[in-house]
Amino acid sequence: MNDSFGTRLRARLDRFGPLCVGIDPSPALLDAWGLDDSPAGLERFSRTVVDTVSDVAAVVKPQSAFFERWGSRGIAVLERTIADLREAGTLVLLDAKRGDIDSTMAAYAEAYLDRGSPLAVDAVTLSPYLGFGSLVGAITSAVANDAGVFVLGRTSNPEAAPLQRLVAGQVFAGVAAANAGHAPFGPVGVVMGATLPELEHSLDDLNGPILAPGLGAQGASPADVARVFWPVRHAVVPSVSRAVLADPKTLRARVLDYRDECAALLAPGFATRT
Ligand SMILES: O=c1ccn([C@@H]2O[C@H](COP(=O)(O)O)[C@@H](O)[C@H]2O)c(=O)[nH]1
Repeated sequence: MNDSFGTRLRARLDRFGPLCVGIDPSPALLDAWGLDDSPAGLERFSRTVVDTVSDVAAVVKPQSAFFERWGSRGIAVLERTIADLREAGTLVLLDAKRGDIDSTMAAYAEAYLDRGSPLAVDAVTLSPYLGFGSLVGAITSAVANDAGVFVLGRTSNPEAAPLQRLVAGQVFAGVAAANAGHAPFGPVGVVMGATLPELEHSLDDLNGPILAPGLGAQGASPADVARVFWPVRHAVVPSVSRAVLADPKTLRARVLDYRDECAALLAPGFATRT
């Protein structure tokens, strides 16, 4: 029997520290790296990130949009990047933010969560905008495949607040129900921006991991993450992309700096800098 996603995530967080590193090969970053904005450029960028951070980040998060913009050739690079990450042994969280009616969600689940799919990952981000119930089939599929999902709760972008404040309570209740009885984490995480000024809901009963994007380029610091998520700090996975991806020469050092600073605040028992 395979370990559940929650068990694998806990083990990675304990061994490698709490950081998630994004693979966001935007045109601006490809240019900064001296790479062509092309599938070959995407591949070189992604492979460098995999080789540089897989042994110092708990989770690596490819942003699907930057691969999709190249159509089938970009998806082929995404497939190979996922295979490289799996081979490197890191956890792969695909940021695709999918959400649809149940029959279409079944196809998304097959694409990202079914072990046999070429795009199968450890976890995928999902949008609850069609109702938390629309995600139940994907959560069932995640459990069947020892995978996980991260549902958008309160995202890092400021314009999300007026809409998400109306429904975030429903999302957290759905996540807590789906995770009940699982240990050490259930299969359902939430996305909560590191940029949030404060927690508006108690997350004590969530029993799932919290992905916190927004470090660096969006203005949040490790200290902000510790302040906002203090009651649930053991479950927080801060995520950073542009602030570490600016230059391949400084990538590893920047990841280690973020990781060690986050670990010192969120997981003081973690032995930093290897
Ligand atoms: O609430 C959210 C959810 C996802 N994201 C994604 O994370 C990265 C952030 O990149 P940075 O360069 O670290 O700002 C990007 O892929 C977003 O699509 C998010 O920012 N906020």
